Amino acid sequence: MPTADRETVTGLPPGIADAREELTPMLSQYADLCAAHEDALVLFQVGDFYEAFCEAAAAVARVCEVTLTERSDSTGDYPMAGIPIDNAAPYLESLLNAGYRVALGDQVEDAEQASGLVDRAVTEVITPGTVVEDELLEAGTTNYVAAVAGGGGEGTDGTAPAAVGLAAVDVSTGECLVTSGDRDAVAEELDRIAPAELIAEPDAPAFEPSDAERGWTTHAYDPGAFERQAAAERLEPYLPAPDRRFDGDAELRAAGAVLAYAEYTQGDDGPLSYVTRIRRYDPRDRLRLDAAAQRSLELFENRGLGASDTLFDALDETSCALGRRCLERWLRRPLVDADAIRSRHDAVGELADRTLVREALGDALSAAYDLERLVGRISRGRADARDLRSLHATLAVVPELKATLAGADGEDVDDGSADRPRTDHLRDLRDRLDELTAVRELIDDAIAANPPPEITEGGVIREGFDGDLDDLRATEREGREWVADLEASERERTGIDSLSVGHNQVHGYYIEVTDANLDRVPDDYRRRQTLKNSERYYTPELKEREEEIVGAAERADALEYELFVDVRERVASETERIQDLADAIAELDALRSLATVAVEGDYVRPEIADDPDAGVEIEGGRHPVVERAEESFVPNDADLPRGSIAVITGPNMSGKSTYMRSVALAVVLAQTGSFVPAQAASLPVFDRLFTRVGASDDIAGGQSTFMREMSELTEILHDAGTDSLVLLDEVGRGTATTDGRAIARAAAEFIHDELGATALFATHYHDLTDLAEERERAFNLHFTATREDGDVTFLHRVVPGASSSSYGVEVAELAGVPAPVVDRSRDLVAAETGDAAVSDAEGRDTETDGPDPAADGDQGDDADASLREFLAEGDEREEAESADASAATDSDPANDGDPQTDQPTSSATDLTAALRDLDLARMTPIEALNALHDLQSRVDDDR
Ligand SMILES: Nc1ncnc2c1ncn2[C@@H]1O[C@H](COP(=O)(O)OP(=O)(O)OP(=O)(O)O)[C@@H](O)[C@H]1O
Repeated sequence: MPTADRETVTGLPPGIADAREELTPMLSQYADLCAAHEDALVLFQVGDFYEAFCEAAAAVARVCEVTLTERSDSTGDYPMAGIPIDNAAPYLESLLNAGYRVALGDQVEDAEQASGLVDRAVTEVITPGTVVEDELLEAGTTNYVAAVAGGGGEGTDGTAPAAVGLAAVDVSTGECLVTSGDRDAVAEELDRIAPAELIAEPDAPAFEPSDAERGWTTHAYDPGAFERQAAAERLEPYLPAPDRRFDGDAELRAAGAVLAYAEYTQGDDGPLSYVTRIRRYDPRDRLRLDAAAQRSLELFENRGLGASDTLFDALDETSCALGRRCLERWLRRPLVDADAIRSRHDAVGELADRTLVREALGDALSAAYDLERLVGRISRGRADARDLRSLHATLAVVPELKATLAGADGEDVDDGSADRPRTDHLRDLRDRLDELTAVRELIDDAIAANPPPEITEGGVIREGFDGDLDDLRATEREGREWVADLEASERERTGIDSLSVGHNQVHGYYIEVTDANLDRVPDDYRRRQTLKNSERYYTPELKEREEEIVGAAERADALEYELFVDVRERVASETERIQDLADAIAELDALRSLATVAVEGDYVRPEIADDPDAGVEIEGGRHPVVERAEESFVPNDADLPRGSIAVITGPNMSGKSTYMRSVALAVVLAQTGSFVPAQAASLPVFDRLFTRVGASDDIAGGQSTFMREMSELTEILHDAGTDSLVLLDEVGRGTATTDGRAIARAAAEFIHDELGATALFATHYHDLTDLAEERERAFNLHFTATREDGDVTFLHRVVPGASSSSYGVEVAELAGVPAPVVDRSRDLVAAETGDAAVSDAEGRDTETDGPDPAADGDQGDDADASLREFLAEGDEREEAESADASAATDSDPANDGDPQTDQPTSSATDLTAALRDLDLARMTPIEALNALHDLQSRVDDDR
């Protein structure tokens, strides 16, 4: 929201308002523009600078770090600060970053032609969400302004709150999205769209960015634009009968308002002709990933590692900005339609197989410019000749793309089947690659190959395009040639060897003769200028030729401009076709990128299961980002029946979070259309993915971390269902152990019993592992580590069953906690372990994978308890320890007394009972081996 400080300098600066009656005409013009743009900072063109005055000048000077000067006229002195128009971008960026909207008050009439004061008007209001200048936009990204409308009525007389409408437009490309939902769904969509700017109806619910670092600027905007009638009228030129196109009033009002705002920022010149497709969608048509999931899965941002260590980065092998933007859109909105997912997989598979095709496409695509932004500029009438050439260069790639796709019909398929049919997906894409031959030829015929950046100074139209222009240029050229020859012919005529012919802006062409030769000057020379040692002359013929040259050049420049504008408009009339082509190129590049990653990263095509009850089955799965940093990444399997909950235990740093994320990322990747980093995978289609990552893994500032953790948990418990995948990483960690453990347990039970979601739950609360015995679809997984000579080695391998050690002190040591603290921790643990031993003597079973439920509450943290057990037993391997635990506790009825006194018996019945009671499904191989050993020794003892 604008700060109070900013509000004082938008609109009319007080210093100007106070002097309004006596201002000069120019400052009065400035005051009018300011008054008409109350919410913007007006920059006023004066020659080559944009200036601001009084308080606005002070703000510009401060934000842009430019000098505050003063303008003095007959009416007084006014502080003034200016930025150069030629290099305005970095200053504008600073103003946008400081939260301003900037109105550009440009001179709209040629200063030389103006009689009196030059006319000025606001040609553009630059705002964070509506900038179109390439210099202010990141390449290959989207930049949306969003509007929200509706959502009133919350909580009144039990009625459900009205739906909230959300519309977003990328003014640089013309993409427009509209949707609606309840407050939470819209908040989630906003996080997904991540607009740069949000405009809201005064009584719409407040939406704050959930992540301060990538938040948007919220601006107020004319409430009238949100009214139904006004919005419907605004939408009329964009799509006929808007009333019937949207789901409810809120969508229509949001769409109308966002377009009104977009038009306002583009100089209020009427509808934006390149907004040709307003796409209404239902958030339920895509895998819903809220901001927490996007953040904790590090899809687009990574706080821990380098900023580029994100899933997007791992997938981005695109060759052009169009592809990059498309890939980002896909990843923000993975699909939920199994056929659509398979269709993308088909295309990725085909491109992965056809190496030569894939590489040739990559080469060709790297010559493609950002058509979406180009067409935006062309339609807005802002494109220069270079932009048209860029469009031409991109169109020139299209026949090559088509030929590459068409020509290599299966011939380099690795499996050797030469007649392998092309996938429908790529065939459709190829058909959508519109060559736009007429547009390409028009640009090629009309626009010079290397045009200058200015479109008013000639040189942009190619010779041969227009006869009149060629005549004018010929006249100009002949005139110049005549002048070029003049020096030689006049030297010969006059015999003055030092005579020269020159040109300057003020006097035009002249013949210069030094004072020593003045006596030889012919009679037809007319004096033009006297210099220190020479005289300058012209002749009537030279003057005539000059007028001819200048006249022809001026008319040629003007004609070129007219021709250029005409060509640009003709190209603009094909906006929709160019946008369709842009979509096809973008998709092709995104698919090619996914195929490249699949091949280079050794990904596999996931099978998308049709069975509604199918679960997740991954063989040798890897984390796509972590594996890039870890030299020896350990692949792991995942077998999660639908509706099951896997409780994952194991030491700190053993790989629990990485494992859970690998599973979730495989789902995201598969539904995006990508292959997955695994040896084999079969996945269902999920419709929502929830994550709750432990408090200190995820500190975003502001809210209390525990509060944040709990509100995310609340959302999961409210909204997750049988088609959701839920990741819970150390839920409850942010509060006292007893409370945290209780919350974790209750949440896990609820997810299993009531929601039926498929869930992965990593925890250090070992009593949660009891869930596996109490609930049908719950099971335990754990990560192992070894400890030798005091060094802990993490195996990063997931195995069935529960773990009993956390290795907290070891991890602290590894992290560099000073030795005295580590030693003291060990002492404290050892002391407590002694207590635990006393408990053992009292007959409590401390060697189970989970603690005795009866001991709950008086035992403290179970994670600590298991650590104590571990340390008390010295440097034995953890597997041995847990195998002992199983052997000692495997609910053998004969075993339920004191382990010391309860010696093995040898009777065949006892041995059979002990054998039967071994829970093989939950034992690690080493546990099983140890149990076998134990049984054997009982037989031996009996001999
Ligand atoms: N499968 C794997 N192969 C190789 N290295 C791995 C693997 N999994 C994790 N790691 C490495 O171990 C580190 C710790 O992993 P992770 O954060 O998943 O552990 P954790 O068990 O969740 O720890 P904590 O309980 O402390 O949160 C990772 O940063 C990664 O470098």
